[in-house]
Amino acid sequence: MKPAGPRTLIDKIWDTHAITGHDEAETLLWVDRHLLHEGSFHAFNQIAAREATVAHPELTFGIADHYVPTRDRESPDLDPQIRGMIRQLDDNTQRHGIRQFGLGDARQGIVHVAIPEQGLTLPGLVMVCGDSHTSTHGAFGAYAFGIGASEVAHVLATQTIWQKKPRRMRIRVDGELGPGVTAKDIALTLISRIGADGAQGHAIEYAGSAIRALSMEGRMTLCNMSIEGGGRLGLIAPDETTFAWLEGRPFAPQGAQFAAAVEDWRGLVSDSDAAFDREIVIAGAEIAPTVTWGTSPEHALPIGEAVPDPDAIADADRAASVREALAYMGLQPKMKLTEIRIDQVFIGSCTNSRIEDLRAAARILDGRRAIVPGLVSPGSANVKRQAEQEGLDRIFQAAGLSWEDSGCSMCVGMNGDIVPPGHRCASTTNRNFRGRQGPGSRTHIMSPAMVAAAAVTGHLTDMRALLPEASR
Ligand SMILES: CC(C)[C@H](C(=O)O)[C@@H](O)C(=O)O
Ligand code: SF4
Repeated sequence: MKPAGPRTLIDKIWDTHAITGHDEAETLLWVDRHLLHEGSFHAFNQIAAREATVAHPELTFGIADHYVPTRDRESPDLDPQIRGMIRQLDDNTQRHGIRQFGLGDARQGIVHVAIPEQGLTLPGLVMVCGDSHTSTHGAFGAYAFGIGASEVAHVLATQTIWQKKPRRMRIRVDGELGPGVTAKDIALTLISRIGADGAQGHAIEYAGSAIRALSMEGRMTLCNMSIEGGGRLGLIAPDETTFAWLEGRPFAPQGAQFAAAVEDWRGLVSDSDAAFDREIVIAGAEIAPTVTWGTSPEHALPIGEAVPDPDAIADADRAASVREALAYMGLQPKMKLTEIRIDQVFIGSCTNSRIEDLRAAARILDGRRAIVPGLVSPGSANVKRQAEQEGLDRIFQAAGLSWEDSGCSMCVGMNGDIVPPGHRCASTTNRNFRGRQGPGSRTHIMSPAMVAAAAVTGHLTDMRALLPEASR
C-alpha cells in the first residue's frame, strides 16, 4: 500500500515491506536477508524446542566471525569452547540447509564486511542480524538493523519481524572534508555533538555533498556507527558510487537484470519535500581528525584539543561521569590529547577493516616503524588477499605490526585477542566501553590513519603531520 504524500527513503522501504499492522503500534515486516553469526545458537535452540523449521533458508546466510581465531586457525590446540561456538554454527546452518561462509571459506570475514562484498547487501532490502552493527548495510540504501536472540528465532521461523516504526532523522554533512578527515571522524564528531543516545528511536538518513563524496567503504563506516549515536539504523540513498561497487558481485543481479535493478534503485531517494522528524546539519570543513578520550563514543574530541576538566563542568551529573571516565582511563584533566601515550594498536573490526582503511593506515606506516606492538586483522579473507596483492601486508610487517586473519578479534576479545588490564590501545573499532577489549582495557577509538600515526609515535597524534607534504 502506498500512502499519499511525499515520503522519505525510510518510509518507502518500510511501505514495500509492511505486511500488516499499524504505524502507531507494531508492523510486521518482510525480511529479505537474515544474517547469522555464532551468537545465533540461542535462536536455533529456541526453534528446536518448538520443533519449528527455518522458513526461508535461501534468504538466510551464516558466517563465523565473533569467535574465530586470527592466527593458527587449523591448530589442534584451539580453545575447545571457541571451537564449540564455531562448530555449533556449522551444525545449525547445515541442518537447516542454510548457506554458510565458515572458518575455512574463502569468503569468510566479519559479517558486515564479507556479506556486502558478496553482493548480498542491495538497495531497498530489509536486512536483519542478531548484531547491533547491522546498520552498516544501510550504506547501500538497505533498511538494516540489529535484532535480539528471540527475534532471530522469529525471523528464522517466519522470515518476518514485528517493528515499531522509528522516527526519521536526517543528518546532512555539506561541503568538503579536509585532508585526512574520514567517515570515522564524521561519525565521532556527530556522536560527540548529539550524545550516545542522541538518535534514540530514530532511523537516520545521511545526506549532503560530503556524504555523496564518500566511497562505499566510508559509507559503511558511518552507517556502522549510527548505533553508537543511539540510532535504530542509518542509511544512505544509493547512487552511482553504490551501483559501480555492486556490479559484478557474485550474488548481485547480473547483466540485463543488473541494469533493470539499477533503474528501480534510482527511485530509492527521499522525495524532495518529504518531512523528517529531526534534522541536523554539519559543515564538513569543521570536522577534524577525532579521537575518544573516555568510555563512551560520545567522549570524542578533535585531536588538537585537551582532555576535559570535570571541575569546569557546571552540570554535577555530567562532571561526575567525566571524572569516572578519566579515572578509568588513567588520564589527567586538561592534558593534551596528543600527550596520551599508548601501549598497543589494533586495526580491524566491522567499522574500519576494509581495503581502503588498510591503505590509509599503510600510507602512514610506509617506511616507518611502530614503537608499540599491534595487530592488523583485515575484515575478510577477500580484503586480506587484496591487501597482500597490493603489498600492504609487507608494509604492516615491516613496521612491526602483526598481520593476521579476519574476524571480530580485538574489537570485542571473544576469540582471545585482548588488551591486558590497564593497557591503552589506539583502535579503529567502534566501542570504547569499559573493558570492551578485555577486562581493565582502555580504548581510544579513531580512524585507521590516526591509529597508524599513534603506532609510530607511541602517543595520540595528528596524522596530518605525517602525511606527505603535497597532500596536507
Ligand atoms: C556479540 C554481538 C551480539 C555484539 C553486538 O550486538 O553488537 C557485538 O558484535 C558488539 O559489537 O558488541
Ligand atoms: S567487529 Fe566488533 S563491532 Fe563489529 S560485529 Fe564484531 S564485535 Fe561487533
